[in-house]
Amino acid sequence: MLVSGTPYRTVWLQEESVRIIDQRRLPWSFDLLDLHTVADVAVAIRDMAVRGAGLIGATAAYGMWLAAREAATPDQLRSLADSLIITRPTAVNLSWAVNRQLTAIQAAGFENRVATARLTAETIADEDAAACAAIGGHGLEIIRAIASRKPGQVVHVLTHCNAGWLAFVDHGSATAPIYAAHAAGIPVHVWVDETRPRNQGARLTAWELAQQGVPHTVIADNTGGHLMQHGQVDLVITGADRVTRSGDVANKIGTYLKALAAQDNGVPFYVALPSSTFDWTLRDGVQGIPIEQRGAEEVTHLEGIAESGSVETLRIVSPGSPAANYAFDVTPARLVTGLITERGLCPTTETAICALHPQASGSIPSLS
Ligand SMILES: CSC[C@H]1O[C@H](OP(=O)(O)O)[C@H](O)[C@@H]1O
Repeated sequence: MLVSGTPYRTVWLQEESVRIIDQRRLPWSFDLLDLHTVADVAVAIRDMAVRGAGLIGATAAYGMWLAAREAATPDQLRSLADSLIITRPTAVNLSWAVNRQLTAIQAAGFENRVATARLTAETIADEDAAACAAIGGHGLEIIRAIASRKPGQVVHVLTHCNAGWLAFVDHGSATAPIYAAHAAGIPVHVWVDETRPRNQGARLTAWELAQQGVPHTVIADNTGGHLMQHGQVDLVITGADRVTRSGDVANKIGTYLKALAAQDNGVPFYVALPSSTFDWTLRDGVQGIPIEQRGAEEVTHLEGIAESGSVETLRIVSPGSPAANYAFDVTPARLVTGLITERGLCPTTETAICALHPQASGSIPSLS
């Protein structure tokens, strides 16, 4: 995607290190950060310098190239892999990417670990970008169909959090159909949920859409239901951090409430994901998907930029009041109109999902 006219991916190899865009600094400044060690990569994922399911998977894959260089034995490699996997528990792309690296290295032989890990990381990144581009093409057809029913009028899409190109290697999942529609000349406008507590919508999605010239409006998180009641939302598209084989969707906290409001108002609710976000071992997402809890300070404090240009952090919660910070929730499959993956569109039934994704076979869960 373009940043001030220059094409960027969100993670790449730079000589002996892994280079990322430091998302903790956006939109105030666009800074690149070099990660030299596996520990650097773990900190970048935990502190959300990189975030979003696809991107933390790809960054961990590059982290495994660093791990292959640091490890002298298979046990050390396994231990470094574990140090990456434990950084964030909900997005399954992280463990998927690390385990894919371990499998590839085991197959190639430990002595070939560095070259194998490098090739596998580049492959994972390329596949992530290609999957998101394909998601854009499939999702475009949904937007095109809505546009054809209201000729000459703007199609209003609501999205939550940031499932844009910053959350992947390129293109994004939820935003890919929007970018494709915009490029195809379909008039689109995006309602951007601010997405408390970390404000990924206000800070990242709005910045992204502005960079690409897509009309958008940032709204407080509780606004979506009102807009839907008044015919101001044609469809909702969100990303996902983990989707079960029966279509339950873990995504940023607040997604479930948007899905409830969408169903009550007859608004289509789509979830866009690459197939690396499926957890084929799970059916029941509410019971089975681990929900990350992060520090209370993300709720009690807000970061912003003062008129003077200095970035400042302010406390917004009364001192002495405890705060809880659940980072994700699970939207049951019954509330999701359909999934948009790189393989196409499908309804949220286990039969339809598994028919479209042959990799589901062989991972049948014995329980739940
Ligand atoms: C599809 S990845 C985007 C996804 O990631 C976000 O979480 P976080 O910013 O905490 O990594 C959120 O769930 C988005 O939908």
